[in-house]
Amino acid sequence: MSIHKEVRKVTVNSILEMKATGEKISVLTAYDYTMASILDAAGVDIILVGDSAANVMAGYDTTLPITLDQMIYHAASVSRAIKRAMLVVDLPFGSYQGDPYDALKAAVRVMKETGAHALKLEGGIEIKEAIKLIINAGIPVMGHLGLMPQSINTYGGYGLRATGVHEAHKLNTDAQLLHELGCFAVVLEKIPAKLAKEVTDHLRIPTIGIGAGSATDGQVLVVHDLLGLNKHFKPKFVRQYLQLDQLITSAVQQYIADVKAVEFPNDSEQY
Ligand SMILES: Nc1nc(=O)c2c([nH]1)NC[C@@H]1CN(c3ccc(C(=O)N[C@@H](CCC(=O)O)C(=O)O)cc3)CN21
Ligand SMILES: CC(C)C(=O)C(=O)O
Ligand SMILES: [Mg+2]
Repeated sequence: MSIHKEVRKVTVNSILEMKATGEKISVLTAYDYTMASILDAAGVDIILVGDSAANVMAGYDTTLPITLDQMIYHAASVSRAIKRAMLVVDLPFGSYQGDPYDALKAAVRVMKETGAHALKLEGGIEIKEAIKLIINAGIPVMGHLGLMPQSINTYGGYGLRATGVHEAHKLNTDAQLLHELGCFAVVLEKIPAKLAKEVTDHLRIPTIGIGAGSATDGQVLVVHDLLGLNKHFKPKFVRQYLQLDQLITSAVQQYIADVKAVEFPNDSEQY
């Protein structure tokens, strides 16, 4: 039962149910109202307001600079578009790695000011207390392990993660911990497919992969990568379903030509 609004279709329970029934979970990013409307109507299960907005929306090299206020602006915009999908929002770098009570404050702000349904935090044991407090406050949490872009300076690059036995063991342990803490899902980014399958098989909560092979319970991509709008890099885990940059370029060039030739606007396009 819900007041005012139609009941949302995709919930934490339905995401957990999807793992049980073997239906794969589709996740895409969105940062604005217009794109989110299209993705929601197309039927994507989860819309993630990723801190990749720092790259895709703002042109930064890393995800580190985006602020909590900026994430809230993007998330509130996306939230206004959503009718069916579950809305997950990344907590940005610096908002949850220190005092767990500061993390809780940041989490509560996002929930109050955006209409998010859940939050995503990067890390395992290091952020255990923050995750505990946030989950205890009634906020569903999605974990994120493997390549964690907010820790890029620890590694110095976006290479494959968890290739050694020690790193693989830590990832397994962290995934189990996230499950025990009550996370409802966990993103596995850029790790060997074999390890991702192992983690997925041993976990009751769903895994969402990006560059983690086909055995995970779902897949996530940055929507601009899928549409062919990101010209900066194309890791092999990205499938470009469209060359939208080319369509935009030809439309814009046609517009420019029409303006120059005084063919826009025509008689029916003026008052
Ligand atoms: N547009 C976009 N797509 C993403 O998937 C994404 C973002 N932005 N921003 C945040 C993080 C960063 N991510 C990344 C970034 C680069 C690679 C990557 O594989 N880059 C190189 C290889 C780098 C290396 O081996 O050191 C490539 O092959 O292009 C992977 C994930 C994933 N996330
Ligand atoms: C790539 C996904 C998992 C993400 O965290 C983001 O878009 O910020
Ligand atoms: Mg992110």
